[in-house]
Amino acid sequence: MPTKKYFSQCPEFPSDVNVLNIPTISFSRLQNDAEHEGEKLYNACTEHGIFALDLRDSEEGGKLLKQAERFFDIGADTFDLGTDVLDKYAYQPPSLLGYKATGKLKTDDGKRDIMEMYTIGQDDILGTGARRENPEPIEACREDCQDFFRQAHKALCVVYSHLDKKLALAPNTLAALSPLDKPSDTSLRLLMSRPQPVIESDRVTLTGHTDIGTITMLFHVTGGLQILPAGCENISSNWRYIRPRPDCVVINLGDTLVEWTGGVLRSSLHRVLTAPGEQASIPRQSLAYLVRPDHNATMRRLKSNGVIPPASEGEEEDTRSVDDWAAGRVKSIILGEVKPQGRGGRAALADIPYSAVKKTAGKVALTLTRSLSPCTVPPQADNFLVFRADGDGKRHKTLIQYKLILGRQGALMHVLEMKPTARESIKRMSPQLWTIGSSMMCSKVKTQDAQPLESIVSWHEGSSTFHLLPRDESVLKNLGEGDSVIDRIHESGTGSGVWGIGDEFIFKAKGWKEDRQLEAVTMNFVAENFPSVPVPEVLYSWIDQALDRTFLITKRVHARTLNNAWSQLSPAQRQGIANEMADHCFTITGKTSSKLETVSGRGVLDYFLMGKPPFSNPTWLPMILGPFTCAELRTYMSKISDQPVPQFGDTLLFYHSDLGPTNILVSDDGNSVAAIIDWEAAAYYPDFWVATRPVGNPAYRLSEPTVDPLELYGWNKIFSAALVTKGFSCQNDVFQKWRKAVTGPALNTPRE
Ligand SMILES: O=C(O)CCC(=O)C(=O)O
Ligand SMILES: [Fe+2]
Repeated sequence: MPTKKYFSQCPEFPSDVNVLNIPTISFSRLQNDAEHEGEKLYNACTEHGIFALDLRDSEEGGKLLKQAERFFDIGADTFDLGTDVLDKYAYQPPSLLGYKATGKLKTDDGKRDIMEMYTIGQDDILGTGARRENPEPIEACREDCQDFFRQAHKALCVVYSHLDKKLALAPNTLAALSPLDKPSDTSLRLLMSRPQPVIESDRVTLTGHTDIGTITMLFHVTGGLQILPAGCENISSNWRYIRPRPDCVVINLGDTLVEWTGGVLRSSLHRVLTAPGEQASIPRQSLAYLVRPDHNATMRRLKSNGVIPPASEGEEEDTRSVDDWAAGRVKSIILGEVKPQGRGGRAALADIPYSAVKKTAGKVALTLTRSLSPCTVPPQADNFLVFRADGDGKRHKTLIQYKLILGRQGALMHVLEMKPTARESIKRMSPQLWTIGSSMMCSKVKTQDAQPLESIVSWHEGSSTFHLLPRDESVLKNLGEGDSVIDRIHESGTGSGVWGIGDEFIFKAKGWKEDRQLEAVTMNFVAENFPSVPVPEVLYSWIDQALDRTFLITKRVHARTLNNAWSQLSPAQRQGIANEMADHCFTITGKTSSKLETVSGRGVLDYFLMGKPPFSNPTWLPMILGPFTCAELRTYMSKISDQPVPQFGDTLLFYHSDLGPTNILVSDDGNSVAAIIDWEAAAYYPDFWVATRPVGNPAYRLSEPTVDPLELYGWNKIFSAALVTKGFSCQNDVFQKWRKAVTGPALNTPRE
């Protein structure tokens, strides 16, 4: 973006449009090799793929700005020649060199572009390729053109050297891939979009795209450039303007750099809209220096010392020449085969900083900035748990569930976490006040005091009364951040959290989606139909639409989990619990259905009966299966595995299906089941599943440190045996063979 002089000729960029503040990197500091600036540059390249390079305080930077200004004038003179003259220099696709009139390119909204372009080839100007004939205003300034290419290249070499360092590449790697003295498709593009007779502020003048080459320098004065921030869905409301700033140039990384770095660096999806506000009434000019690599370069990943992940096993290296690759990309863009999207980088879909990522024999090792130890995960298995320090880094160790999204070439693209995490859903704001998700709060008052009118539910505890109330910002105003740790009694990864507010009620937060069963409805169904089955009483439950999660308040059962009690129970007591649990299972299978479904007719949550879920279903929002008739379930199960499906009858049985030792509470004397909790997966399941599911399933494993390591599967064994004694068939061998051969990702449909 040129100097202030050019900005003074243009109406102000409006203050009421959505802008994205991209990082600003100081060119002079980069020139002085400032370590911190290099770090900022690298972060901008991995997280955004776009940044502003501030050219002030640098002699070289100042020169470049002046030359760019010169090209705004050359551009104005060139486009003033008019279409008739310029069409003589028309571009010959797929090359973009020469003149492109408006309307030649489709825009995202199905209309046509309104951007004139004149693209000058570096080979033409520097003599590394055939000379071309250009319109007079350009021909008259060949020397200026040469100066510009040289100066721009020189400036980018400063950027390249910092990137070489950060990517652990040999010195001069990136500069040598785009040298000035070798032929390439590098070009300087003059762009012009004239004010429209009828101004449509949301008209796309240049369609959304990522640049194909390595790096682009973009000078603009008038607004209109927009980017889709990393991780955002490509819908109109998500796009953000980049505000042009004097003395700065926008640097945009292209897809070649993404490929070369195996997705470590990012390219940003950008487009141009009618200039905002009053700026729409003047012609919009911009200048893009688009760097492409030397024709001899290939798309092979660059060899770095640990930063760029090598292609994973079985993954084919792209060894095409840069030209073949670019031609292929242009073709697929024309054919509409690629969805325009930003690519690579550690796009912050949720802001999970990680400081290092390394791929070793089939695993991804990454160090999350706030994690307590590095973790290693298989690149395909997307969900994993990691210990992380909470808040101040000391107080609390928490287990967070992450999901890795790997790119086409196996590079790490995103690390996701539910946002805000379920474990932050409830916060103590003061000893008398809690916020519950985005819409509710809970207050504790003295019973004799006046009761709030808007109380949704309330309960007494000693001389106090607790009220669940709609959230009221005026009460929360000066209370600060709140504390989600203090009352939390359990969390299962990122996916859910459980808090005790007061002594008698438990609050549970859990991820939710439209098609999900509400656990409260299932629990009420059990309480109504099977009074002998101990299920905690539901006080209240709601869906927090803004956060996509559910809240459930239940009466607290004061008892230990079977997991905690296990080592103090005698073998006879353990057997007694297994028998009683088998009895309860037998009781609830009294309710049946002809379908695999929940009690409300929705799909069921059982990871072990379905194909590997797609990336879009992390564990905190798992994929649901069905509803399926028995025949559909059989078809589905035989589609996702080539091994025989276990036998099952046409009547499906109501079953809890998650009866691990942390979901069973035992009485203080150890002789009976005090409560069965966590009913979210309870639904109608095939009969073989009742006794088969507990065998060897890790969710049924004991985890108390005091449990003898040889006995970790003790509960699995006695519980499945007790179910077999009750008459349920166990088909573990058939099931395990079927399960091992399951493929994915699976569609939730029996047909394909
Ligand atoms: O004119 C602009 O601001 C953007 C131009 C651009 O993205 C391009 O030429 O690739
Ligand atoms: Fe572009």
